[in-house]
Amino acid sequence: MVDCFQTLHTHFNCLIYFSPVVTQALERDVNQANSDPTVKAVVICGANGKFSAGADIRNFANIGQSKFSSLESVVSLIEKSDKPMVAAIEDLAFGGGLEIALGCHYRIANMKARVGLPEVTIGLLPGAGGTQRLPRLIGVPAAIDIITTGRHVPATEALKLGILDEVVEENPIEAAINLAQRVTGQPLGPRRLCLKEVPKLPNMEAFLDEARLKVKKRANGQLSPQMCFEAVRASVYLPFAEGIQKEKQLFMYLLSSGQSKALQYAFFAQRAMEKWVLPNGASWGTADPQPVKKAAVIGLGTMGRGIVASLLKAKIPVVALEQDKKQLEVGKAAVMALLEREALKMHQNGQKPKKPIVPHFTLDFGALKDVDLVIEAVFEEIALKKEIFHKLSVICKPEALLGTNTSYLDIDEIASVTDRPHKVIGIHFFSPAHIMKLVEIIYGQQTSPSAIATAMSLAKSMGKIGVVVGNCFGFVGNRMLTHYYDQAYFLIEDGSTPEEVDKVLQEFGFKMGPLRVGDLAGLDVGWRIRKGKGQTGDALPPGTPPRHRDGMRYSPIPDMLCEMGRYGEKTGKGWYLYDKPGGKIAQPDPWLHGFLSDFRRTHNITARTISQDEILERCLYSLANEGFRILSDGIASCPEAIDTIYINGYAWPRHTGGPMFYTSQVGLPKVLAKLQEYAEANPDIPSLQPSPFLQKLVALGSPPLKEWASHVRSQNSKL
Ligand SMILES: CCCCCCCCCCCCC[C@H](O)CC(=O)SCCNC(=O)CCNC(=O)[C@H](O)C(C)(C)COP(=O)(O)OP(=O)(O)OC[C@H]1O[C@@H](n2cnc3c(N)ncnc32)[C@H](O)[C@@H]1OP(=O)(O)O
Ligand SMILES: NC(=O)c1ccc[n+]([C@@H]2O[C@H](COP(=O)([O-])OP(=O)(O)OC[C@H]3O[C@@H](n4cnc5c(N)ncnc54)[C@H](O)[C@@H]3O)[C@@H](O)[C@H]2O)c1
Repeated sequence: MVDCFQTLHTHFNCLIYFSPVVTQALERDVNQANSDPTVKAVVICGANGKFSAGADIRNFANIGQSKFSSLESVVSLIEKSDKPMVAAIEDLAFGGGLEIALGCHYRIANMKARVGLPEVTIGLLPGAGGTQRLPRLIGVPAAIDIITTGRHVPATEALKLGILDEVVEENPIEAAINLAQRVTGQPLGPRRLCLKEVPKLPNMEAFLDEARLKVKKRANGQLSPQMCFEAVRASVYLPFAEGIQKEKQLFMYLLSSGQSKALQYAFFAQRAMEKWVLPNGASWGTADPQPVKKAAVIGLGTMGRGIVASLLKAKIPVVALEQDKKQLEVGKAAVMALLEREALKMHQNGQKPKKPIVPHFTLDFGALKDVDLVIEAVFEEIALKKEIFHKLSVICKPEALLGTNTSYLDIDEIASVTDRPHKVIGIHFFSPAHIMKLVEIIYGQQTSPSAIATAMSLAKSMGKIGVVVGNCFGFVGNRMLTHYYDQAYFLIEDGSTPEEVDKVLQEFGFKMGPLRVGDLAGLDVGWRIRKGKGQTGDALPPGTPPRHRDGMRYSPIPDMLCEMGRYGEKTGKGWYLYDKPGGKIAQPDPWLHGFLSDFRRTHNITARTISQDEILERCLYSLANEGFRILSDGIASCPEAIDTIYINGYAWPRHTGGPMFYTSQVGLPKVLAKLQEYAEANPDIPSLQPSPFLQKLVALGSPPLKEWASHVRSQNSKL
């Protein structure tokens, strides 16, 4: 019986991406099956246990010359076939892969499969008929949700929505062959999505108007969600063939936009981080990760509690330690609340919450004697961290890895008090630690490659993106951020309002501007760090000029706000006024505006009107300028590392590719010229002086970003 079925999988290889070759082969095989009278039905499946991840993203740069445009015609060829076509989806069907499946008359998947149209996340829209077929299959609201978010839909949900016809425990190919046998001879017309009407809604017009606004708001300046919406909307008002034309037109518009280039760059940059290599050549090839069967977290404050939740998510049992009974109770309640919230979220998403492993809460350092890894997250004070690491080196077994979540402090200094500096490493999470994807993995002078491999593999098992970086004050992310914030403060001193600065950065694509983020994180956090550095507070030598430190411009305004108890959201006042302490509704604060006027008067600053361009350029170029210094110092191995850090740790708008990619798109000569201009106007702000490496790149004719790292290497090898 199977003889009269044809199973097409020859050209669908593992994690297959459609290239013109695959598309042509599929077309050829479908044509062959159509014309062979012995073939009664066709099952389309992938090889090696995967259906398809969609089009090969690396091919998009050459789409003009490629045969990509034929993918929709192959989908259409499949759909028009007189023989039942069944998609047997193993594990995943994304993008063009799902579009092929939508062209089939039936779709079957295994239980652990996921399907989706993630094109929106790489700045595109489904370009092989997905925006026209999916709404016909599952209705407009569900199609808008799936296409504008690009989310991965689990098989059970896809079955409920009607994307899949059947879900089987194990082998969907066998089930697909059975199904093909059952349906042979039945009419195929009703199964062809191109012939179906889009299901009507009583209030379609109003629904679409509201949905457009929601998509636009969520998009934050990203074009692809909005174009995805427009393409789905076209399915409601246009006949199928015209809808397909509209989809193509919008696809080409997105493809030629800088945003899709940036988003595809970000996709590959993130994946490149897994393949870390140190300047001395150490890498996965030379280092094995140690198993982490049990971990400990010290300090259950803002960060510690999220780190505990992240470890538990990776199914690692955790000892959670605090300094006193009261803090332990507070930390325990917070961790348990986090775990409950996570379980509730899973439940709401239709996933079965797993039975959580409950941490072992303790005050006793002795409970750490058998852990494989410790992550310390106590206050940002070097003396305290050193005291704890000394204790750990006495208590923990010799092979245990000792990690610190410090934001700025010197890994080598912390390692120096232990008996195992090669096992000391920075594991820097971002707040909220159970949500944010980024972990900076910081190696000190003596950190072993195996410790790096262990931390990287831990990051992956927690579902996070590890980026290996060198050791310096603030590492990569926070070192660059200091300059961004300095510019925001200086602009406010010079005449801008917090609202103006935030608006410009929000329009650029950040969800919140720097001042609003400062209020959210707590202005006291930076205040404590500046006090620690002796820039403010009791340690400040008498006679220090209020607006300069070590001959460089310094803004005392954030310190003054803290001295007045204005810590931001938590106290109800900061750069903005809030509805209540802990409130989220931010209003411009007339008191603060008055305070700024008084400050300028006291310090003889004549307020000037500052253009939006100046606000944007000074904030972003000064941050990227430090990125060039970081590259030149070898703290980040490549610009992709910096961009991955910024996108995933600091909510930098992904559709601009990250600070280094953005700078490359603006044009290095322009960035250099602007920095020179601002540096001349502000001689007491040395961070505006263009970095020598940026100057070198411009002198070299602004080579493409992917070549920058090799210019650093050649520069350093000549030293
Ligand atoms: C003249 C012009 C005519 C005009 C006509 C215009 C019409 C144009 C018609 C165009 C047709 C469009 C068809 C379609 O709509 C478009 C698409 O399909 S776009 C692609 C959509 N798919 C995706 O976005 C999926 C992206 N991938 C993932 O999300 C994940 O990789 C995964 C599939 C969920 C797997 O995740 P993991 O298991 O974690 O694995 P990794 O992510 O680490 O990936 C492993 C490895 O694979 C590489 N990779 C993954 N997907 C792709 C891909 N789609 N293309 C290329 N490479 C891919 C990834 O980079 C890793 O490799 P490494 O980087 O480590 O070497
Ligand atoms: N808050 C952030 O946004 C953020 C982001 C990344 C990294 N970090 C870093 O993480 C670390 C912790 O920051 P946080 O914001 O969670 O601080 P936090 O003040 O919220 O929490 C610190 C916790 O450590 C506990 N603690 C102090 N001394 C201790 C000891 N001897 N033994 C056990 N517990 C002790 C405190 O009781 C407190 O609960 C710092 O190094 C900080 O720089 C913070």
